[in-house]
Amino acid sequence: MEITLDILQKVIKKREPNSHKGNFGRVLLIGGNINYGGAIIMAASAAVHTGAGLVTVATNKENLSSLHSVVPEAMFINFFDKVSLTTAISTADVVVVGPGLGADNRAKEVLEVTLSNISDNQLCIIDGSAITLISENDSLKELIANNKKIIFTPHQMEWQRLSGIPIDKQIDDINLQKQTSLNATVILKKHHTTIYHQSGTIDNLAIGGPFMATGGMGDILTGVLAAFITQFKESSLDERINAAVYLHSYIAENLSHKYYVTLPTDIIKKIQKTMLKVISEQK
Ligand SMILES: NC(=O)C1=CN([C@@H]2O[C@H](COP(=O)(O)OP(=O)(O)OC[C@H]3O[C@@H](n4cnc5c(N)ncnc54)[C@H](OP(=O)(O)O)[C@@H]3O)[C@@H](O)[C@H]2O)[C@@H](O)CC1
Ligand SMILES: Nc1ncnc2c1ncn2[C@@H]1O[C@H](COP(=O)(O)OP(=O)(O)O)[C@@H](O)[C@H]1O
Ligand SMILES: [Mg+2]
Repeated sequence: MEITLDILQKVIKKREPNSHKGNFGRVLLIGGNINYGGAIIMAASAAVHTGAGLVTVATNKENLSSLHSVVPEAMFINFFDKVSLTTAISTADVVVVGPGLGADNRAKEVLEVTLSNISDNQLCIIDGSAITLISENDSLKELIANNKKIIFTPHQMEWQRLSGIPIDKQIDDINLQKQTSLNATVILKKHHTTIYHQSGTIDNLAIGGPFMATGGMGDILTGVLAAFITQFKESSLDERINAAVYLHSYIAENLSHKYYVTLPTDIIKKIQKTMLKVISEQK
């Protein structure tokens, strides 16, 4: 089904007066090597601006000062420190892994530690380099084979790598077969993104456009997704995913009336206001 604006009204809820940060979720984001620090910083910033209660970033320590100058709300751990990483994983409500992680051997090790320590009931969003690494290593695929709460967020080339389906053959019937065998949700990002939910439902996004084609645009989606998933538990997981995917492109589309390109960081700046507007229109 096509996702429509009313999904935001349905999912985004006014906060209870006596709630605290613990009610809005612990999000752990793992990624950002020395070349791609921006990816994990933007993802973390998006999660914070979308309302995640506690955000921790596991990244290369080279990224620490930049992280704190952009988003001091986020906590830091060195992703090569296995003890800190496994402890952080055990206390997270949602784990995001992959934005800017890179695909070298050390990145693979970080991913191995991550996937080995995610419990089968823990929700994990797998993006970017982590998708590429999993595509290349069956041993990594096996680590998540029993987890029913995996969300992959590939662009079309990443989906080609993971599924073996060439981009020009990526139609619903074929994608669905592969997604079912992965036993995961697949958010196939493209012009008019398609979401193959783990529940079996397929949903489509009819908004967004080429003004979104800037590096980092998918990275921020992971943060928005994580924050929706940890916060709005009155809605089903499918609804929370749809709302996050919709909000990301909805803000971009609104910005596109004024700007030629819509930068990921510009979208982040609009998230809080847009969510408040949704709440203020509720009866
Ligand atoms: N600021 C930062 O730190 C940033 C860090 N980033 C991080 O970098 C890591 C690598 O991610 P990546 O997406 O940049 O590279 P990769 O996985 O090799 O895919 C690109 C290849 O696929 C092809 N392609 C075909 N269809 C496509 C489609 N629909 N959408 C996109 N590509 C498509 C494409 O074709 P071409 O452009 O050559 O025509 C090219 O051959 C990852 O961890 C990510 O998080 C980025 O987010 C950028 C900002
Ligand atoms: N032409 C387009 N139409 C609609 N959405 C687009 C278009 N180009 C890019 N996007 C959106 O931008 C994001 C790009 O994700 P991704 O390729 O993972 O970016 P990055 O890894 O650089 O952060 C996706 O959400 C995708 O749907
Ligand atoms: Mg990406």
